[in-house]
Amino acid sequence: MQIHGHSSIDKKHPISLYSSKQLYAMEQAWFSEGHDSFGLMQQAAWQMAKHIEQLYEKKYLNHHSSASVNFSHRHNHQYRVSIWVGKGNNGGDGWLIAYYLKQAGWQVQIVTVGFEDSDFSNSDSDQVNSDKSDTTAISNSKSSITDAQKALQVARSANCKYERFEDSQNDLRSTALQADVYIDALFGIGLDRTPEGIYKQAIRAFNELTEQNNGLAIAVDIPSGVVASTGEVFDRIAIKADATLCLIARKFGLHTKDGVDYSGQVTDIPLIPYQVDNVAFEPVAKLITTGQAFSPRRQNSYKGSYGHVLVIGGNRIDGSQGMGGAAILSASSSMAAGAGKITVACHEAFHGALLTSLPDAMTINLHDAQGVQHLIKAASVVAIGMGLGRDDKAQALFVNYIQAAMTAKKPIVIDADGLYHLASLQLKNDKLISQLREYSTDNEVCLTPHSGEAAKLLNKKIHEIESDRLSAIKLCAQTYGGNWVLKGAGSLVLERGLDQEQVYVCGVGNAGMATAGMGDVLSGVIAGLLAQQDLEPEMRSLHQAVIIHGLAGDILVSQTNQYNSGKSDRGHLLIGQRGLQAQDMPVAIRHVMQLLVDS
Ligand SMILES: NC(=O)C1=CN([C@@H]2O[C@H](COP(=O)(O)OP(=O)(O)OC[C@H]3O[C@@H](n4cnc5c(N)ncnc54)[C@H](OP(=O)(O)O)[C@@H]3O)[C@@H](O)[C@H]2O)[C@@H](O)CC1
Ligand SMILES: Nc1ncnc2c1ncn2[C@@H]1O[C@H](COP(=O)(O)OP(=O)(O)O)[C@@H](O)[C@H]1O
Ligand SMILES: [K+]
Repeated sequence: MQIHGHSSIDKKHPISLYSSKQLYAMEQAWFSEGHDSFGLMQQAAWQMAKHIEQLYEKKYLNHHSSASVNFSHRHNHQYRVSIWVGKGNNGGDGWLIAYYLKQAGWQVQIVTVGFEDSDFSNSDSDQVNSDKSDTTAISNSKSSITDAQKALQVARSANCKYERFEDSQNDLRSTALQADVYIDALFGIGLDRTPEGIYKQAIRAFNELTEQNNGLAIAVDIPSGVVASTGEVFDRIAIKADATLCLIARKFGLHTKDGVDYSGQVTDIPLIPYQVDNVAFEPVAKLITTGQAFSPRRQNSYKGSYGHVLVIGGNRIDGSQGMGGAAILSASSSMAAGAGKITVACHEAFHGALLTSLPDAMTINLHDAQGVQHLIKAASVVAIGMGLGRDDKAQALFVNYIQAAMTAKKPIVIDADGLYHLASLQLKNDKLISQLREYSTDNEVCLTPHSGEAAKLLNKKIHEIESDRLSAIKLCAQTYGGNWVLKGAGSLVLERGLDQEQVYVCGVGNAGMATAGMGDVLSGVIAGLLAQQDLEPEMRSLHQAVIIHGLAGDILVSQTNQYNSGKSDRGHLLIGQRGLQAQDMPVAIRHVMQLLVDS
């Protein structure tokens, strides 16, 4: 089984993710122990130069099947690299990479962005002996110049060629800019606003050149334009990297929101042993790409051993077409995730459709308050909100059923219209909000908004949520209690433990999942896992459900998967990202459940 090229389910441990503030603090802690900052920059650049060579060779080998072709290539062709540097320390890394690659025999061209003539005249020979290619002399210089300026001197001392982007921008096709590899050292973790003017032009030109020349784009530390702490890209202005060489520790922004689209393959270059047990360096989140292995079922068990999910949704408000599908998708996904029994409380108009597609389900009329309350007592989990409707009648049902679920002490999953009602109850200062928050301290409550729903819940604009998803999910948890998923590319999951909370970033899933009903599927997986009390808490957790959902989506769209036993079978066409439907998911969810037992 292959998922996105990985053999079987990827068993990598969670990867700790950090904010730029933490990265700066780690560096400072290291320097305060007496370590030299320019020495660190040299180390970083030397290691990056090695990785750049490897990445180049890997790309070349991928294009040619025979190793001997590569051998002759290496001897007949001088590798060409174009290194784009900004004025900060990220640019400093770039100047030193130029130095090391030149030493290794590469043809090096540096493009400076935002530099004045005076930036070059300052690096004169009074301060260091720049006649020789001597990094030690420069690094030992007692002058007050910055590390980035020292790096510039090192590269100049080795006669690395450079030109100002400002001078070359009208001639982007000039041979000087034709390269095999393009290095982005414009901005690193210091970027904090929209790149404008010359910076914006340079980022655009870099992307155009790499595309025109089929070059390999490699970002130093983080693609310029991506905000390290949030993953935000302002106005879509960022370097589109094939690979990112991430220094010191993994940045949160590489794995959520826009960062996912811009970073390419990320390689860590740890450099310094930061203290993970120091509270200041507690990761802001953990990147997860795989789930916990499931234990096999006991042979001596029956359907009751695996719980009863009650899905409440699928309403038809007078005069509307209704949303029966939401409840159906949620229910079938619960069963695919292994729930023993399922009842759907939906509008009677949908009972026929439900039973046609899911004869395993039991049904009850959503508006039969007494009957539904009775079922709430009998259920193991209540999942509410998917297609429930937003009118006052639906809100009354929501309040009524949530109260009943809390009285019966059931785990509750709230999605879609349920979240809409919560938001409006919060605006009215309704007591249900504080009751639910209180309830969630001892009982499982999972809430699953996308950014639009989170904006309603927090009474903010969507762009405010999107610009800092981490703060948004934390504020949701503070306001309403419970465990949360903030859905989207690199979904965030916040789980509250006894005395701390843990945030995860989901590293699986794909844009094919941006279709109607995928959220309903997720609510079903969450409820289906919670129902199975034979499982350890970690196996029933919210992050486990989010991973299963993402892996199922990846299996369906992966071009390399062996979902159909690896055989080319015209009866089983592969599904791509465009056209993936929520109804395709249950079969893949079952498959992931099985893979997790096997792994
Ligand atoms: N410390 C060390 O020894 C090591 C550091 N390392 C490397 O340093 C990198 C961090 O370096 P950095 O702090 O100098 O920030 P960097 O990202 O280069 O930005 C420079 C300046 O740009 C500016 N600016 C921001 N946004 C802007 C915009 N939109 N448009 C225009 N200008 C904008 C802003 O300055 P401002 O204009 O606000 O004064 C900012 O300060 C890190 O990613 C890693 O690569 C490694 O070598 C390991 C050792
Ligand atoms: N680009 C993407 N990458 C990864 N996952 C995605 C992407 N787009 C959507 N998803 C996932 O698909 C689901 C969509 O949920 P939602 O927006 O609530 O859909 P709906 O309301 O139509 O059911 C979420 O779990 C989300 O994280
Ligand atoms: K960069």
